Amino acid sequence: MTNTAKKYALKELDLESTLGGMGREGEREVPVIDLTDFDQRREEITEQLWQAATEVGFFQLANHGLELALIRQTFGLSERFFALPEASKQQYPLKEGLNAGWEFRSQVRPSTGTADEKESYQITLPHMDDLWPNQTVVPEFTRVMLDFEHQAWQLGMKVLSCFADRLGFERDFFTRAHDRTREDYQSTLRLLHYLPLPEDHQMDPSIWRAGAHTDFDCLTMVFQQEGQGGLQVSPGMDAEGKGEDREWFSVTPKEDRITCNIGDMLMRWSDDRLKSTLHRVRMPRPGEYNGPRYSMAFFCQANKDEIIQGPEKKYPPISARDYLLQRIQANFDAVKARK
Ligand SMILES: O=C(O)CCC(=O)C(=O)O
Ligand SMILES: [Fe+2]
Repeated sequence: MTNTAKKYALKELDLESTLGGMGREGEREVPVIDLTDFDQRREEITEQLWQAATEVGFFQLANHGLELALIRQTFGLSERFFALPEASKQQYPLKEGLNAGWEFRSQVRPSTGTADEKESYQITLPHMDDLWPNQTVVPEFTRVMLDFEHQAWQLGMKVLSCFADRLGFERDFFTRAHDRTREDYQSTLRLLHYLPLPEDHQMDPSIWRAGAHTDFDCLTMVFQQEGQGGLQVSPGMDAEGKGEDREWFSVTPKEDRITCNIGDMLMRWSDDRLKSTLHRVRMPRPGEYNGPRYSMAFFCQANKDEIIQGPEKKYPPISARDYLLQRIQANFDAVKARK
């Protein structure tokens, strides 16, 4: 890794490791972008996406064209998967560094130093060979997940095509960079199950369902269920307000909306114009719904061999492979440094 690259990676993490505290809670709405008549309204939608992504880094898609029935069916299968006995889920262990397979309470964030209170199952197409539960274990699982992954990808590419237009790239630039048919494809569908809490649980300020973080990818699309809140956002990576001064606002889940955010990879690819934004999932407080929380996230992450460089060449070119390795390593070092 070059020194510049190292400094860049650590700059993000230095900040992140000061962000484990509660901060202050504020009221703010996430911009909602209506994709109705996308082809006819492309220019107007592009403008709205650009504004949301440059100012907040978070937005919700309405009338996005993904069938509610499919989203519900996918959630149902996710619940069935997580309801399997532990010994059964252990047959699909997470492949280190490949974002494929099942993990339980293993993701430690630099912001908290503690493991997220969750389990997840990740689908990254080229690495799934021995990781699918078969027809008798969870009927229809593979077929539906593949269909959902494909449709989520298509929608993600539609959104990214608007950013490509505004950045001065060819319209299909990001679609080519996230080619699903290639061996170096590394976009991921992640099924998430945040663990339910016991009735008498005590609030521990160091424990989070997902500790504060930014995503590593280009664009994340999160599907949530109504009544299962907890996602909070804090725009302005470089803003004053570190630690306890920082302001966080909650995103209210709506089943027909997809909550999207920009990740670090697209921030770099846009010479920092599109903002990768801090977010976290907080624990329910006493008196709030404390049952399980299910969500699904699709991470549009450019194929490993793609070269990331913005139109203004603010940063040196780097392959998506090296960029991610560097982020993962820096995360690892930051967690170790906390110990
Ligand atoms: O579950 C959610 O609402 C957000 C998940 C998330 O931020 C992530 O997995 O990166
Ligand atoms: Fe995230």
